[in-house]
Amino acid sequence: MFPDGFVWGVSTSAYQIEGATREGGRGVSVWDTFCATPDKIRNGDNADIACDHYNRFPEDIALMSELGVHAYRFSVAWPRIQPNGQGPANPEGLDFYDRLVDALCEAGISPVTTLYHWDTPQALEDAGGWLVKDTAERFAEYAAIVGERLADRVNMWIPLNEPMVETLFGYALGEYAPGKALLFDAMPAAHYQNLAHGFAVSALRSVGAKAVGTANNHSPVWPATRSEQDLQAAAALSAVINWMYSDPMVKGSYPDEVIPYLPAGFADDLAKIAAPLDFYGVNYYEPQGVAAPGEGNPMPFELRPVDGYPLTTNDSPVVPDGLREFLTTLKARYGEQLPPVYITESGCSFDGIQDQQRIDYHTEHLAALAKAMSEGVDVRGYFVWSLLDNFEWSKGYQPRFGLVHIDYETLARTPKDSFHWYRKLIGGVA
Ligand SMILES: O=C(O)[C@H](O)[C@@H](O)[C@H](O)[C@H](O)CO
Repeated sequence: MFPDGFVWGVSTSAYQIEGATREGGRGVSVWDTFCATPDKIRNGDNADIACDHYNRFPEDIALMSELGVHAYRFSVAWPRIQPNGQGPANPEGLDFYDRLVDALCEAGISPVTTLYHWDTPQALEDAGGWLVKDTAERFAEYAAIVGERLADRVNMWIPLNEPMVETLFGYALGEYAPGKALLFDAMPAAHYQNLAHGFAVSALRSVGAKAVGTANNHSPVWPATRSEQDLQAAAALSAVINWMYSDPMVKGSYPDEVIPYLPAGFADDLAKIAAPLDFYGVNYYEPQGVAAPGEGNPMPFELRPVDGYPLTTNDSPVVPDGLREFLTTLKARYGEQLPPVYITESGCSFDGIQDQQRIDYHTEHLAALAKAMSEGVDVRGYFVWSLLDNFEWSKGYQPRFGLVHIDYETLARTPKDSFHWYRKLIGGVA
């Protein structure tokens, strides 16, 4: 089903697995602050310990060796490198990722590095965070520091993970750190993250990065009916959750629907954002339902559930064909401008070590992926979210996305049935 050279990987992120939040000179991030704020995280959980990957990464690399993955996507914690988001690097922070990357290379696992997965240094957030251009400039410096140190061994770089989620949940709705509920006044955060992406692509190239791409989360948008109003709502929502990030990164322009909300002078930044990419990373989980806004709703759309599909324990509908639908839509929108694609994340939350539902999820999504490839979409790899159960942001530790079970009391790691299924698949015996 998949060509030779197809990359099989797993993904994680720093704040969700590392723990050791007060070790190694790490500074405070917006998520440390958010977790310490009452009623923000289910069960009052926090990631001070998480999977303690910071101290146990050799064990996790041994699990990845057993799994036989070709690549491991992890993120670097900005507050470990620059505790206040600017100035000289924290040597202990750089040393940690140096040791992690060396151990991956020794194990024959290709390092895929995300520079930012939502853990903004609190000091930068206090200065405006992604609502101000200065943060994009600080990000360029941070990218150069990390790139300088690791570019000789890291094969694929991803400046930002899912700027859409950071904008929507962090700045528009306030459900994620930094917890701002600005609705459409959050749009500058989208633009300045896009600009930070462009700056980082150039900074990484200047230190010899081998390949640079994205990890944008995308959802096909399904209107409740074919009425003109619902179709308009669908176009507006898709502009906000999909095209507002891919359009400027791939073709250097913004969809018309969002232009009224962008900061003055945004057009001057478009060429920097559209720095050429080596790959386009897609994080896919589920489609998004939508309808025209009801009476008194100022938004140009109203979110609707996608009914009629099995649900995960995270209340996500399982819709494998949504992946094929979105990839063929992406190809149709950008044609030859679309770089080779990687699925940089896809996964599901189910309980237990006997996790047949997770095996079914990935089996069906891979079938949909193969179909999209047979329809002409150039896909080069698939990264399972996630290697380990981990801290699922405002939902704490309840949702379990891992191929490996974590006992949060003892931190014991236990491969699930899906781990052994994936190992066989990669080994060509599934
Ligand atoms: O896609 C995301 O939201 C993030 O990249 C991950 O950090 C999540 O944990 C995962 O997707 C499960 O929801």
